[in-house]
Amino acid sequence: MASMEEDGSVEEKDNNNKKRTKSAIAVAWLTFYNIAMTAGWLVLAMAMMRFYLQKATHKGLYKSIARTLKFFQTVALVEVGHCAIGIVRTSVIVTGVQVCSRIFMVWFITNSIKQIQNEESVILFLVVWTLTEITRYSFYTFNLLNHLPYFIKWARYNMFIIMYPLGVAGELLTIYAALPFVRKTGMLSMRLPNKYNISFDYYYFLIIVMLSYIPLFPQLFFHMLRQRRKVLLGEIIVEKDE
Ligand SMILES: CCCCCCCCCCCCC[C@@H](O)CC(=O)SCCNC(=O)CCNC(=O)[C@H](O)C(C)(C)COP(=O)(O)OP(=O)(O)OC[C@H]1O[C@@H](n2cnc3c(N)ncnc32)[C@H](O)[C@@H]1OP(=O)(O)O
Repeated sequence: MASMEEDGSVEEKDNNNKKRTKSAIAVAWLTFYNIAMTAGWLVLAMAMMRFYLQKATHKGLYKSIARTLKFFQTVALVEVGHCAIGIVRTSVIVTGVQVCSRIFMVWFITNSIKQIQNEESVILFLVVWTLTEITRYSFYTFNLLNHLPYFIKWARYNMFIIMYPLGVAGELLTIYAALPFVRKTGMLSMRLPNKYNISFDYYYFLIIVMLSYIPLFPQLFFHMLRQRRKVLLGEIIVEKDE
């Protein structure tokens, strides 16, 4: 009996140690990840400011930062993994929609359709994303280090009230500007007849993407409002199981 208890406590200790080791590794990884992402978006912010100060125009700005933007925005896919393995307490679906819509904007709209890269709406969502991500990743970093300045916490849970609608406006206006080029070129579309017997029209797909903002964006926005109430106002929010 005593030995079983002993065995049990050894096993329990071992499990606790494993949990501690796992969470220490998770914390170390997240700290590294968030510092790297803050740095990445700061580099983007500086590159955009330098471009604008030197050239006094937004024309050519997207092209000058495209590689860095594609890299850091694509790396954010890792965040869906963080949620899936449970090292951050966020919904896979909410994070997935947020990250995938951004990746779609970068790769399948702005990067693929050169004619729209100089639209003001591109600059709008770029500036909004950059300010948001610098705040968000520095919030996570300082939070993990247990040294979170109040103004960063305040900015994280207030800025989105303005930034989300502005970002969405930039994204939707950019997709809208892309429509005539997509229709004219038939890019990324498959017309019948073809050997796969499949038809796909990217033009109509983009219209569906634009319409999908109507049900999806409010979910993200209200999720952030709930987070805001929880963190800034200390409300206890009972989370529904996914
Ligand atoms: C294929 C075609 C696809 C087409 C799809 C079309 C869909 C269209 C709808 C989508 C519209 C999106 C528009 C958007 O792109 C526009 C903009 O972004 S504009 C700029 C404004 N944006 C924002 O403010 C972004 C806000 N979003 C986010 O913050 C996140 O992405 C979100 C997942 C929405 C919310 O984050 P989260 O739930 O994580 O909230 P918290 O920050 O409060 O964190 C919760 C807990 O998790 C911990 N956490 C999360 N991540 C980390 C991390 N990296 N490191 C450490 N810890 C992390 C966090 O600390 C919290 O922990 P705890 O509760 O324990 O304190």
